[in-house]
Amino acid sequence: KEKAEITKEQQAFMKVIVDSYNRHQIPQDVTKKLLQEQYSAEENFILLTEMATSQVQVLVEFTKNIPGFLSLDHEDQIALLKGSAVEAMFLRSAQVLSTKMPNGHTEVLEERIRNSGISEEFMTPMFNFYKSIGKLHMVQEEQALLTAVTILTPDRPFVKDHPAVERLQEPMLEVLRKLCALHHPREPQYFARLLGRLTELRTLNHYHTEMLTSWRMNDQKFTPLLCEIWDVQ
Ligand SMILES: O=C(NC1CCCCC1)[C@H]([C@@H]1CCCCO1)n1c(-c2ccc(Cl)cc2)nc2cc(F)c(Cl)cc21
Repeated sequence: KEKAEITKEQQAFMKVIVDSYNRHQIPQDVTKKLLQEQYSAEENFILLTEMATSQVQVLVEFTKNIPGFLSLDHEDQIALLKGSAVEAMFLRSAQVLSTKMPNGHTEVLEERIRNSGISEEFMTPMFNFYKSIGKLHMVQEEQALLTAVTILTPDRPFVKDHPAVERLQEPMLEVLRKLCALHHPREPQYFARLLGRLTELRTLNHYHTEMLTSWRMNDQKFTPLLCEIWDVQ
């Protein structure tokens, strides 16, 4: 009989991560702004770079609160952040889009993003991912833990001490597995489907540089932080 119930220490561990995740919510003003009007490709690009820049800063704070992260080798800490920032951005974007909104708002939001300046060819993979995240109806704890699991992916480029990262990711996966069983009792495969989304997320990594450089506008400007995190300029 697998240990189904969440232990006291796992509950404390999860609370640290979920509280930190909730403290670091991106201001929902990106949805408010997008629902107001259809911006031009230039304005949308600026909105994206502003949101993405603040999200990276938020991601660093969130990551520092992951138990054990700060005791990793410092260069590995950077490699994990650099390797997961784009995925965390798409994951966060997907979670924002799958948030319950008043009737019709999600459709308007989707329309605004489809017309935001992104090249047509990237719409399908991006919205397929957004749809597949939406269908999971993740609870907040699952969202927070999935983000932490994404950051603690041992096989990012330039990570030297894989086992040390695995040792941090494993307890995270164990709690996530129990959470899935708890919140989705009638879907025994839910945990596996959730992890499958991380594979889909990696494919978006490949597209993101082209998505940015092919934005329907000339000479896109990036903040120094985004030049660091995104392979642009
Ligand atoms: O600002 C965005 N996302 C932030 C990033 C930090 C975390 C919070 C959400 C972008 C912008 C908004 C202006 C139009 C273009 O998309 N965005 C993307 C997206 C991200 C990467 C690329 Cl390359 C293209 C589009 N998908 C989104 C889905 C959504 F539901 C919402 Cl609200 C916004 C979304």
